[in-house]
Amino acid sequence: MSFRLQPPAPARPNRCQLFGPGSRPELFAKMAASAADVINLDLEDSVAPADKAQARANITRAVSEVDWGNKTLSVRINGLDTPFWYRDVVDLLEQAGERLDQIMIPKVGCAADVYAVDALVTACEAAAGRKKRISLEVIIETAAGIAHVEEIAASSPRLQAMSLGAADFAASMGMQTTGIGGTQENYYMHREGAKYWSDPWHWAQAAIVAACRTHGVLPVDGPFGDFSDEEGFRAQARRSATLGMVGKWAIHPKQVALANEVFTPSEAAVTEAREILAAMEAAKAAGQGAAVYKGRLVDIASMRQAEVIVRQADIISGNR
Ligand SMILES: CCC(=O)SCCNC(=O)CCNC(=O)[C@H](O)C(C)(C)COP(=O)(O)OP(=O)(O)OC[C@H]1O[C@@H](n2cnc3c(N)ncnc32)[C@H](O)[C@@H]1OP(=O)(O)O
Ligand SMILES: O=CC(=O)O
Ligand SMILES: [Mg+2]
Repeated sequence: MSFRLQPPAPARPNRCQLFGPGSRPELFAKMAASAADVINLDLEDSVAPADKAQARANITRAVSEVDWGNKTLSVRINGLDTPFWYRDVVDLLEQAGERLDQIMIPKVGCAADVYAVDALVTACEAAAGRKKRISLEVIIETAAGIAHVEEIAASSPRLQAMSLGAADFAASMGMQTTGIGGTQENYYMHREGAKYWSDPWHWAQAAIVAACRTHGVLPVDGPFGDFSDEEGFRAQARRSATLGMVGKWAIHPKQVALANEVFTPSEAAVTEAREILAAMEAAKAAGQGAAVYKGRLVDIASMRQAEVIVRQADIISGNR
């Protein structure tokens, strides 16, 4: 390990973030009753400009009127290039109740974007005498965002999570697709008459995971637009989980169970992780740093790998 230690990400479940437009208040109670760990009430791209003020009022009211249980309650504000974002922050912090946990900043392009929101949140919190410190989450969904991903991950002690927003990311990068996440028809290798599809989101996800893990932030996979394609969602989510992401957005209630399934370590994985830890404890007691488990090498690095799975399972079961 470097002299600079890797800080742990917040110990809270974040397997699924369920989104709903702030302009559809009839969905709020359904979102609250879902099995998502995080709720994102949206003021940004799912709300038409003419509906922004009403959506803000709907959300402000719903923060205290709806029973959100033990979910993380987040509101996505509008981007810093719009005339809406400061009013989103001010109204939320002055008028919404203490139940609000988090604000999501879309289209973050540099650390200063987070600084600006942090400064406004800090001033509003103090002026309104709010007791709970609001946390922040960001979406990496522009060329600038991915180019500055590490400084963004390091930008504020309030920052808890960072998502990849595949739709805006594709647009900003000039990618030739209207698909939101998942397999892209034209992104393949060709060999001897056969096509082998590759993953155009992989490099951005890996950059986000590395930046997040360096600075103790939760890395999250964003939307998968085709909510009728369950296997496509599962495959995308499994790749994200394998890369180190902790969860994925749901843009339709159908996707919540799928995300929870993929981002909850299976019983078999947890049992194996605990057995590796036990095998290594036995090896250490015998003065050895390496052992054989099910015919394969395990050593002290294997303990760290196993601890990732056990920690994730403990966070989800509420043991941490
Ligand atoms: C892509 C870039 C991004 O920024 S993604 C994040 C922003 N987008 C969003 O927030 C969109 C979220 N999703 C939605 O608005 C809706 O789910 C869309 C996709 C429009 C579909 O709505 P609708 O036609 O009503 O769906 P449906 O008839 O299949 O609904 C079945 C039952 O589920 C409900 N439902 C619908 N959406 C939600 C939701 N987000 N959260 C909770 N519940 C939801 C519907 O009301 C319907 O319920 P019921 O069975 O009638 O009781
Ligand atoms: O905001 C999300 C996206 O995919 O764009
Ligand atoms: Mg977006």
